[in-house]
Amino acid sequence: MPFRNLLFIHLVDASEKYGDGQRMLVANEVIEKGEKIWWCTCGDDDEILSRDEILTLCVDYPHLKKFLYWYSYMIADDIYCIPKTYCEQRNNDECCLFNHSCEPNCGFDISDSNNIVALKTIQPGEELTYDYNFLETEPSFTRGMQCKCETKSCVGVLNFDRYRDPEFQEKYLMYMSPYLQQRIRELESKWYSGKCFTRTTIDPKIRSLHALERIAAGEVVAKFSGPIAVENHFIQHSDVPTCFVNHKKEVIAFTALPYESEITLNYNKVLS
Ligand SMILES: C[S@@+](CC[C@H](N)C(=O)[O-])C[C@H]1O[C@@H](n2cnc3c(N)ncnc32)[C@H](O)[C@@H]1O
Repeated sequence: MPFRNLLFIHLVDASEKYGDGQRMLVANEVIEKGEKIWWCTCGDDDEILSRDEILTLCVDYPHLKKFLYWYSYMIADDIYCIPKTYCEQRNNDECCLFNHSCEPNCGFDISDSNNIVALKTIQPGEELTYDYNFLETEPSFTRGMQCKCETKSCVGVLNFDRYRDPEFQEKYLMYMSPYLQQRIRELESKWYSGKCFTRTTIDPKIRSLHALERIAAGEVVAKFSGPIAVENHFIQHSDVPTCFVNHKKEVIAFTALPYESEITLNYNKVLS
């Protein structure tokens, strides 16, 4: 299907709905279900950073924090894109301007994720939204956002764990980004709790697992599906580990683990 002439989509003030400085994209005429609405170019034109690099930028340049939190998006675990023009706090593609809704009318095109498509017929005056759960997982910089989508299905606070819900997967898998589709596939083989995130290490092929929020003593943080070996998961070895493995191959926290603590195992002492 051809692309919609972008004159038929308007960017309007949305401060009343979302707060100061907020805008939204609105359809100016009927957009049919399945129609391609937007071709995003940002992938080619973005800076690629890790979570830690973005957090460091926010500390070093506090005036950029809002921009980085609003417009960063995930393309893989611990890989975030931000517009190259971030120093000027300027976007280079208006696809960053879609707001989130828990009843979205747009999503990503499964055959080409650079396309944003209508997932239902959209009437003139309707806001164009997608569900940020199509793009982000738990370590999203938007995690904790109080949603103001005003729909019946609104989940309230966004935790970015909806991709784990089989009903959500069934309804929306085909509208999710390649990263989210990949994460869903990985839930089978490399499961870890939504209270954890992976971090890239000095060796880009190796990742480590950390607490995204406080984890209680005795909580399951991850699970092995195959042999319990360091190369089969993101959990690194330590002689003084924070976790142990039970007979169900679940990784359990020894004690309460604060935010950022590393999930580690002593592989010399685990059951195999
Ligand atoms: C990618 S920006 C979306 C465009 C933004 N409204 C603008 O004017 O540039 C994401 C930010 O928009 C706001 N936002 C988007 N959807 C929202 C929602 N459903 N409820 C509350 N705020 C929302 C939040 O501040 C969020 O961090």
